[in-house]
Amino acid sequence: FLLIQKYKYLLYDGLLPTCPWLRNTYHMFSFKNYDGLVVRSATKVTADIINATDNLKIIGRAGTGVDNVDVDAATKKGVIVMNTPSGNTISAAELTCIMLMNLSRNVPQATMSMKQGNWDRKKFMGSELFGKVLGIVGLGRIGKEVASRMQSFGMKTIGYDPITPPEVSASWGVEQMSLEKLWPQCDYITVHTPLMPSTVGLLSDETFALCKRGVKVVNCARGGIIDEAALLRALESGQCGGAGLDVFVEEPPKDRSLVNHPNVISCPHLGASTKEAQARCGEDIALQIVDMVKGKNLIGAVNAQVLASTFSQESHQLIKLGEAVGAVLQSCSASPKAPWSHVQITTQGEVIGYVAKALWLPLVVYM
Ligand SMILES: NC(=O)C1=CN([C@@H]2O[C@H](COP(=O)(O)OP(=O)(O)OC[C@H]3O[C@@H](n4cnc5c(N)ncnc54)[C@H](O)[C@@H]3O)[C@@H](O)[C@H]2O)C=CC1
Ligand SMILES: O=C(O)C(=O)COP(=O)(O)O
Repeated sequence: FLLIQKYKYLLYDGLLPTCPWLRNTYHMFSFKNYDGLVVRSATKVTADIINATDNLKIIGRAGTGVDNVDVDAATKKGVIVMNTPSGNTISAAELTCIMLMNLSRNVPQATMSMKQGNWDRKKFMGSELFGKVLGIVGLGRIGKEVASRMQSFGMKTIGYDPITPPEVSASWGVEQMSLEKLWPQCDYITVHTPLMPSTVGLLSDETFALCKRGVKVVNCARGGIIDEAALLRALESGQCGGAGLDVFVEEPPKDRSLVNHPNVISCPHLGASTKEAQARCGEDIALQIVDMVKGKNLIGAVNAQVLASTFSQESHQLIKLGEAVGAVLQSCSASPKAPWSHVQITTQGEVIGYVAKALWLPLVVYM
């Protein structure tokens, strides 16, 4: 796991996020011999990188979103992709709440104005959060934490999630409903889903049109869940009254139209950038990897349960058995008497089903 150390060095010297060429070249030349790789969100672990490795067994994401990792390519190569699902939940939830508060009271804009020597009280008239409706799209770990914090400000929290059962979210004060019902009710909307095909453009021209005029939106999840071009159009028409953005489709964004819009407040993907979250995620990923290597727990694996079971102690024995049978069959098939007409294997013991599975593959391969 030397790479973890090297990687840390490169991350912290500030070179990686700003120099994609160096980042990719570095990967291609140095990956071959490593067993594990640990990344944050800025590093794209592409199929090319994964396929250029010889020994890679695990890609650890010290954080939540794994959209920067080609999980399918990893699965095909038998590489486990693992995240630290809860290490930065509180930090991301807190930043979301800070965005909501700042959208309601224009603190960043007022601060800029003060620094320019102004004293403009009229321009920055705000509105209370108390009594307003907050729509939370994605009621997982972060969505839940955002809900409880904003309830303490007196907001009514409604939401939508295709997996979290309505009775579960109701137990933490979030009434679930379809998105069609949700959009027109919200004064504020915040998204907390992973980035995947079904969540790209959840807020689009069509859905902004269904919202209350002046709705304010927050995206501390992933760039693209709120369609950026549609958001700009909605801000310009007044359909959207303000946006708090921590994430962008392209990071850093080359097109600054959204960032420069007067009703947009933004951060350079700071949701997980707290001392506490970084310590937790760093520690979590290290412990999770050590546990996996020792054949103990497998926590945070996001790809194929099948892959996960490959690393259990029980599977190790069966894989060894499969290899041994394969070796015997290979030597038989190399003998002058081959090909043989049939093979009879006798097994004994309680785990016949598993053993049969371990024997099946070498038989298919060698017969
Ligand atoms: N800005 C930042 O630094 C950070 C951003 N994130 C982002 O936040 C996302 C959410 O994180 P967690 O809450 O920890 O994940 P989670 O997995 O606990 O929750 C995600 C929820 O989204 C729901 N979901 C999936 N598809 C949906 C859809 N079409 N509509 C509505 N809900 C849908 C899932 O059912 C799940 O309940 C991460 O995937 C990551 O991209 C996470 C941490 C820090
Ligand atoms: O955990 C996540 O999903 C994040 O977006 C945080 O990303 P980071 O680790 O700060 O690059």
